[in-house]
Amino acid sequence: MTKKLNVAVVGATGAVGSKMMEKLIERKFPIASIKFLASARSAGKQIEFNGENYTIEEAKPESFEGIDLALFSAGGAVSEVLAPEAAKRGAIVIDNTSHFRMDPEVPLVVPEVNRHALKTIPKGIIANPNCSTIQMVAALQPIREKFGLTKVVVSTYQAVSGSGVAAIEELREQSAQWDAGKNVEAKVLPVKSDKKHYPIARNVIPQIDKFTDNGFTYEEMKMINETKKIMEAPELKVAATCVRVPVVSGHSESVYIELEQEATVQQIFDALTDAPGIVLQDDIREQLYPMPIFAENEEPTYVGRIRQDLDNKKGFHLWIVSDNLLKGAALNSIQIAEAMLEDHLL
Ligand SMILES: NC(=O)C1=CN([C@@H]2O[C@H](COP(=O)(O)OP(=O)(O)OC[C@H]3O[C@@H](n4cnc5c(N)ncnc54)[C@H](OP(=O)(O)O)[C@@H]3O)[C@@H](O)[C@H]2O)C=CC1
Ligand SMILES: N[C@@H](CC(=O)OP(=O)(O)O)C(=O)O
Repeated sequence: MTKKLNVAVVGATGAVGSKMMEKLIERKFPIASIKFLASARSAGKQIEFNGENYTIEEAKPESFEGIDLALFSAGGAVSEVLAPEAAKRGAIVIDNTSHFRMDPEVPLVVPEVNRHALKTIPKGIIANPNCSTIQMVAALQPIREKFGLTKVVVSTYQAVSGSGVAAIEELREQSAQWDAGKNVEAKVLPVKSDKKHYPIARNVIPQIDKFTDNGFTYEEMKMINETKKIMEAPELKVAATCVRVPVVSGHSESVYIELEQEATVQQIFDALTDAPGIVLQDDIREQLYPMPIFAENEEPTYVGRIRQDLDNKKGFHLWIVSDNLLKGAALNSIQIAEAMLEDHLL
């Protein structure tokens, strides 16, 4: 019989937290008890889970007494303080924020790619990778296993839900303001704490997260560094340009890769057919290719528009789409916990 766990969801009122709850129910995760934690602002409010009402509690160190599994998605500052407190009390933490991802003592896991990394968890904390990175490495791994991989150049088209409930609301409000001929107000994107904001309705914004000193944004650097860590390939060449688009959910990516060996388009198709978590949607005669409108609320990562580069036989172009709040966040976290249960690590 599968062991049942005492679970805490931290950030339960957020965009990722609410998907976490949906997936725990849908996937029949073995739960002995569950509690929902958020900020003091939400403490005392009711939240429904699987037909029952629960009272949201403020997340504090003592909230984690007796917890086996703590699923964190309440921002890096909360994880920095409370994830070690949860781990100290014996919980396994799966953290959705970027705070611990590059810590060499914290595994950064996409189960289809590096499940083996779950065998060593020195700090009791596992990091869930960046949303755009998860879907990209999940799609590239089956190709890499057959033909090797030397270079990745990605441009993203990221949905507003990646920036939380406030950004989803902002897109809705701005769209209504446009339709009503009113002034469009921008308060959240590209980065809430920055002094300058731009509308996302009827726009695309080539900035996700703040800029680093090298001219790339933190989101772009996360894609570069996390891809190398998950694939255990420090020598892999990776470049990224991350762009916000007016889509509610579903990140899309145009990806150019270079392989170690020559391959044909048919061989790339074959590598992706039946790959775990991947659905090939590629038939240009039928205008079949992945789009976020069809990926929203779906678990797979969709791949299409596969083409051989016109100048390089080892070069291929792909279009990759997945629901950023599912495979990019909540689903991958729960798949990590499921893998640990299967391997008797939890
Ligand atoms: N792996 C990935 O790719 C992704 C990771 N994330 C990570 O998850 C985090 C949450 O994202 P998202 O759900 O989109 O954000 P939202 O803004 O939608 O939700 C934030 C959540 O954090 C809670 N929270 C905020 N401050 C505190 C606090 N001091 N103590 C406890 N809880 C707090 C909020 O509670 P309240 O309602 O009470 O304010 C809310 O539940 C992000 O910061 C990001 O780090 C997000 C998307 C994808
Ligand atoms: N930055 C991503 C979502 C996110 O929170 O990513 P991260 O967990 O890497 O900060 C987006 O806006 O689409």
